[in-house]
Amino acid sequence: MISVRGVTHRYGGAVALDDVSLSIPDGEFLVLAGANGSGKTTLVRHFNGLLAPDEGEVVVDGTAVGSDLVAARTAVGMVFQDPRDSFVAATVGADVAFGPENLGLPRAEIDARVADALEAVGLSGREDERVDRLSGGERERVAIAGALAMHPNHLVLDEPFTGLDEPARRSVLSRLDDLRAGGTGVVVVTHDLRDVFDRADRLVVLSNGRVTVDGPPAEVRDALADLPVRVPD
Ligand SMILES: Nc1ncnc2c1ncn2[C@@H]1O[C@H](COP(=O)(O)OP(=O)(O)OP(=O)(O)O)[C@@H](O)[C@H]1O
Repeated sequence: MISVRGVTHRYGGAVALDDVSLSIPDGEFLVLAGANGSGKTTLVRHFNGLLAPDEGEVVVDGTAVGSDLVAARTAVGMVFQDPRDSFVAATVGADVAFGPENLGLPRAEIDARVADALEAVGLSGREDERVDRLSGGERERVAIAGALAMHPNHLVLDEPFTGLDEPARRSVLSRLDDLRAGGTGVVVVTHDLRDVFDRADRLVVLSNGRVTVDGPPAEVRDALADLPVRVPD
């Protein structure tokens, strides 16, 4: 469970999150939407301590994020929109293996996780390719594979589908379905609800740093009419 309790975040004097409270149970598929600048990225960055709140707290699986950053970063896998800066190794396989290696797992387990994660994003057998030779969409898939290989309890993807072609998107979505069925909480930040509207358990919309919509997608559909999000027909 990710528990956001009365979180306010300011950049200088500007309030980006205004007293946000939200609980995300294990195994829930939550879509976080909202206009540019509404606070989505700021909010998810609190889930694993990349940002600290000015007020309030975030508790992950019973532990306050601020009190144990390692626990939060192990529990919450995070993939950002432009993963260019997040690669730590030259090759695809080494990059995806980096996180599991830091967990101190046996080599066979690491190799199995890397192979499984690459398969999930449609990059099987491409371990030895250089990350800097990949296309933007392929890099995004490597970043997603890196998060999957950590087997986090919660997986957060910030605009994960922008650079992906249709087969890759299908493949990632199907893996997200499997993860959710296995009890992993999935949070997808996106403007484009077409792929996720029917599979989400819950849709949360932020406006000016506050939660303005929160409920099952079918029930809150009408509230989306005036928002800059793409809803399926
Ligand atoms: N590092 C920063 N320094 C100052 N202001 C920031 C910083 N990051 C974000 N902001 C501001 O905080 C507000 C919320 O930004 P945030 O990136 O969380 O929104 P978002 O909903 O994720 O937007 P987008 O859909 O464009 O990614 C915006 O007004 C933004 O300009």
